[in-house]
Amino acid sequence: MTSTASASLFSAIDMAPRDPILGITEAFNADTNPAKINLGVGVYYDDNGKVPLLQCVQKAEAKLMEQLSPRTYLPIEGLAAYDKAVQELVFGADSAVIQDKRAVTVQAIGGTGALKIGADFLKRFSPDSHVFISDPSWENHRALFESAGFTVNNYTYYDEATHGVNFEGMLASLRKMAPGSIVVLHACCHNPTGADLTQDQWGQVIDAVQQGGLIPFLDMAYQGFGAGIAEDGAVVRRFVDAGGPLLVSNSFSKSFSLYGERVGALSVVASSAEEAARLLSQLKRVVRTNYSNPPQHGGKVVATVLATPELRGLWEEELAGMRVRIKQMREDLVAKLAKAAPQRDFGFVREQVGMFSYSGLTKEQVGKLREESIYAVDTGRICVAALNSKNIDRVVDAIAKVL
Ligand SMILES: Cc1ncc(COP(=O)(O)O)c(C=O)c1O
Repeated sequence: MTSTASASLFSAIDMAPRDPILGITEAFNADTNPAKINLGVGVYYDDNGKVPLLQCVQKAEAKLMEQLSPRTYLPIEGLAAYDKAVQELVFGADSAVIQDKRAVTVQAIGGTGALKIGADFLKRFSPDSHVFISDPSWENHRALFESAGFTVNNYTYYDEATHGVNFEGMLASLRKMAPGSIVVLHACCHNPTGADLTQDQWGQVIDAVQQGGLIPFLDMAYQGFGAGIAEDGAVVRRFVDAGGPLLVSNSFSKSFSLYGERVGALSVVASSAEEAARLLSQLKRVVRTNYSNPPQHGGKVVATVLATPELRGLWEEELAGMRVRIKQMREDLVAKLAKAAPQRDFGFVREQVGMFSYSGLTKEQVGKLREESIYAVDTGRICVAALNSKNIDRVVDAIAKVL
């Protein structure tokens, strides 16, 4: 190609639309106000406004340093210890799908990478399926599945009037889907609404998925931030018990506070060990043609913590600490808003689960918050896990002011 031809190729390329979440961080970083607060991005900060480095992670890293250099090159088979530890966490160590070798797990580059590997895999073997995501959903769900070549639709989920799930609407949506449709479900801590299904509602969703011949894809990015590690993972086990194909993406970004290491996994449940072996070979192919292997350090840290009883116990404590502190921030936010903005009932924020609150603030109000150097998502999503004892009053005052 001549240089003129390549120049015209590139000169025809438009600016990509701004990522709604990452764009907030860019604007936040550019803000020179020292009192700026970022409630836009989904990151847990401690009471000093810092992303915590968990003790279990520090101890696992120290242990790894005693062994091999983390940069030691291992062959492309990846980290078998990681895949096994994650599988036991996701399905439960005593799960029949592990004993029968019907579940396969591949390390992925964060939860996002797990979704992408799953999407590319499904596109190869179920190319005509439509994908359904909740209305609303994590912004990247649509983009990820569309970039894998799927048509992406919404299913009814959130009811603004009750700040809860429009469950009848959701069931009606599920029942209308064509067999073979792929339905992406948030296993816990729904992002962005913080509205989860009850155990009874999950049972009805599982029935609808089974009866409709749908392909469930559980996205579990916040295991441990809802009711607890086992409690949040219970839904995966219920889907397994119901039988049928199942994909599960999970992420350790939040639960290990390892945002930068990009540690996640994709697990797929097959109907037999022989089928599982075929699926694994295809999953590895998708990984191989994208980036060959995932990076190893984060995976080793997570595998070390999960497989070392002392560190595992420490992780569970530290994760519980984060979960409890977020609950406390919800309580404080509701109590403070009740005083500062009594005209509006924010009691629902207490009932929401996970890191986010769908606050009900309008785009205009979010825009006004930004004039106070407080950054939230245009849809009104705020990250409760970014509040702390030092910034909460400023946030409450600013919300009261914009209402
Ligand atoms: C619902 C949901 N899925 C997946 C992810 C991706 O996780 P990761 O940051 O590990 O790629 C996120 C992260 O924000 C999320 O909220």
